[in-house]
Amino acid sequence: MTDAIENLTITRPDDWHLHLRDGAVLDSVVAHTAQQFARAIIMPNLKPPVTTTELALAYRERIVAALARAGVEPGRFTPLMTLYLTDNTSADEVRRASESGMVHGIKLYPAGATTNSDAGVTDLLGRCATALEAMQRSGMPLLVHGEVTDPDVDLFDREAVFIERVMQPLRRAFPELKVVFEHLTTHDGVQYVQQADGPVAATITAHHLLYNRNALFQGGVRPHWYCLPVLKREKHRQALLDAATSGSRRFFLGTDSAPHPKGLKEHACGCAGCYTALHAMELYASAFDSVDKLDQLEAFASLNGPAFYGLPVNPDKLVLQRASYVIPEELPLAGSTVVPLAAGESLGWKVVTN
Ligand SMILES: NC(=O)N[C@@H](CC(=O)O)C(=O)O
Ligand SMILES: [Zn+2]
Ligand SMILES: [Zn+2]
Repeated sequence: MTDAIENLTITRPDDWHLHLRDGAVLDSVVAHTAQQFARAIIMPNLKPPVTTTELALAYRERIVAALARAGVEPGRFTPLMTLYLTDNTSADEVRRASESGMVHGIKLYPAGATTNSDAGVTDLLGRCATALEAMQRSGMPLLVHGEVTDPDVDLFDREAVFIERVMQPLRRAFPELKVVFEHLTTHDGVQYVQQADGPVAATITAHHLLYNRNALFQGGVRPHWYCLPVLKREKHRQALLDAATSGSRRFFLGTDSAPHPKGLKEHACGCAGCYTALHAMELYASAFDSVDKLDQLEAFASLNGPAFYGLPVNPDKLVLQRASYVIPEELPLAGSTVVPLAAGESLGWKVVTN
């Protein structure tokens, strides 16, 4: 609901794709997400990866303890856990995950595609058919990092080629499997998700809605804009913004906020990942406002995700205000620092009550 478009009150949103990390880093970042979001899908790409329900439940306990240390009141934020799919994930493990009530998805990382993906899948249909069958049967969603890793495929084409080589055969073999195409970045991906038969949805990050690949090279190499899948051309950004603001229930919010220490981003071989947990809703509101679609923000941020995952909508609200918000230059991260996306820049929206 817009009130002279100066204030925007929406159902409290959820983040359907988030990296919280572990140990001391977890302590530094968890409160940022809890300030804006009621729930988040917690990515399992730790070292070692979260491959079993037992590991996921133990990780959940560490997140709950970190929330308490950060002063977040109990019940205010719920972590929705995921497992990391491997070549060896069994049907029994899928059943345990499903019966736990705490695990809400199983994540496909093609081996070598992104940060901490070395233990990922080498051949999805060849090695994971039993697990996929069990997931389809129990309604457990497959969350997909949708890029091929073939070094002969151009970095900017890896999502489009993934659709042909992996997504289409996967969905022919398992048409009722729930699939979330995570951090969608291309026009091709948008078309695929819009037209697919069956239970297919996608998350979209704030950075892919706001920036095209020029941001990576503005005045020099800008490592804090580097993430995977990498930012694409302007026509892809526009397709994503059209999809996110279209009212289609297949697209929902997933920040992919992924903290890396400043020194590992500003590095000869810098890590992939943008930190947006601090200012996620300010970034998304700015993106929606840029095309005069603030009226669609609530569906994207707060309604479509719960509908896909079969969870209730949050009972409380979040209020945003049209006001200048300057993004901090850096934030503490476990004895180091993290540089938030677009550090030092100002945005036109600010979260006021949470
Ligand atoms: N998006 C990224 O660039 N990085 C993520 C991994 C991922 O989501 O692919 C990370 O864990 O750092
Ligand atoms: Zn990913
Ligand atoms: Zn991610």
